[in-house]
Amino acid sequence: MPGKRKRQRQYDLDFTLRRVFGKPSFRPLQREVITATLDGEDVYLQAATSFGKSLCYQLPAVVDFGITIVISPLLALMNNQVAALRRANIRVETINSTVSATERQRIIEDLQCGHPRTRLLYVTPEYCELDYFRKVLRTIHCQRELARIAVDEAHCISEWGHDFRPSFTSLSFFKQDFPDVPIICLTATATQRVRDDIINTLHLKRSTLKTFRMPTSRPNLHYEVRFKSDLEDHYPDFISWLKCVHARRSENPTRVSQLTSQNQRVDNVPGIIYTLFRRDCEKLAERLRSDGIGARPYHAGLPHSEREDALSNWVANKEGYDVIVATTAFGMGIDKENVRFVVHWQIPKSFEGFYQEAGRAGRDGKASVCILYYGREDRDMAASMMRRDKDRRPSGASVEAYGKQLMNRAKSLQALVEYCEATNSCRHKTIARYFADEGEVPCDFACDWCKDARGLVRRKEDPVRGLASEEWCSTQREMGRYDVDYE
Ligand SMILES: Nc1ncnc2c1ncn2[C@@H]1O[C@H](COP(=O)(O)OP(=O)(O)OP(=O)(O)O)[C@@H](O)[C@H]1O
Repeated sequence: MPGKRKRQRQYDLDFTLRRVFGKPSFRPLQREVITATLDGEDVYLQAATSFGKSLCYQLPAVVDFGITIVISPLLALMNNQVAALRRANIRVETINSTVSATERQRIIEDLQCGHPRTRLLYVTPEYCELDYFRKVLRTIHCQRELARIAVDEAHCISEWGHDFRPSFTSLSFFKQDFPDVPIICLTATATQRVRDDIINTLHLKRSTLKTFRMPTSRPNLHYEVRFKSDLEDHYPDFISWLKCVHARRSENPTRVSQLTSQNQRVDNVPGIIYTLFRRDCEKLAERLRSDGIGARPYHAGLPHSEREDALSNWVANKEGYDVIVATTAFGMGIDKENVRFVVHWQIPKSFEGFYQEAGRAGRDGKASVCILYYGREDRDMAASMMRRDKDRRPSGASVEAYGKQLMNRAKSLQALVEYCEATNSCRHKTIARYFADEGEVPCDFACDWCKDARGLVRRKEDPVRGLASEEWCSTQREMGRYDVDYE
């Protein structure tokens, strides 16, 4: 077995950062994480959405010799990252269902040739379960070309996580078969329990593991909960908000000339609206289009080509593609820097899901808005969907594991309900508490509570536009009104 890789030479990290990745300087902690990885250490990195976690394995892959295998849970996320790396002229490959057999063959031949040109290979956890691929990995390892393993969105490993994927647990194979190959695992959303699971499942030694934890805080995001009741259609509220945003922009001559000089459209206010149901997703996109907003639906039931078209044109800021109305099929890892708003049309299924999805906003560091429309009827519907999920255990998940996962989801939804109902605390602080962050949590009037706590209470209790009473909801529950189907 090849011995543990130790750093052979000094790398000019700053030069590569500027020259290859086009970034002027490292963000706090990135250099430390990268150095630990290059030193051959196992690394656990937990940091806020948009922190720049990907760079922590991409840069080592470029400066170091050998191949970095990146395990990623989502095709869209993989393709997005691969495209960005190719634009930077980095030799990156992916093997997934969208890659042809001939293409796969070419990639595999390169990987096994003894002096591969590929720097990074993106694969799914399911692909890592195949005997065939494991054999290829053994060959690469024998040739001393297996540089490191990066496990992205590592919370998917844990049954206590909000996005558990059974095939992630089989990644334990890496440390067993290649104990000398360093692993770096990355996530934005892990509670203590999930962290423990990640470390145990991947067989990482606590005594030598380098752990980096940054707060989940995103000070440039303005969090806001807007209340709704069953009888009210909240579309008018949203469209008038969006039209105001458009008007503020176009009536501000400085902003207009700034945008024009940057070759940007003044009426391009990119955003994402998350809905729980596919049917809402298409109807809402259509409604927005009829109001002159370039909106497109995105959900797993649409043809692949239509989803690709929506995603690529939205990323490219093309006219007619300003807003994506999506189900959670569109989430983790989407990296478009100028998303100015993320709206949750109903309460999402988990606290972590909410944080992840809201985290798509403001990745350029500029102020952006995250609005969650909350109604008690939606809360009861989400709970009903969760109860229905009891009978939808995925193949590969044991009864015990699935039970744990459902229990965790119930707790997570409960925490999100408390977040929505609360009128006595800063939203940023509530999020930080959920993830057990330490230290100060900045909020410069960037949430509805800090901005106007009294107004928040007034809106919640408003007899017409506020929340429905618990008595009403309880009667509705008894009548079975919230027994919903997914579609
Ligand atoms: N040092 C840096 N300077 C400037 N921009 C950076 C730097 N590092 C990363 N970025 C940019 O920050 C953005 C977010 O990075 P990345 O997609 O890796 O985030 P992430 O931490 O994986 O977030 P998420 O968990 O939300 O997916 C990217 O557009 C990336 O190019």
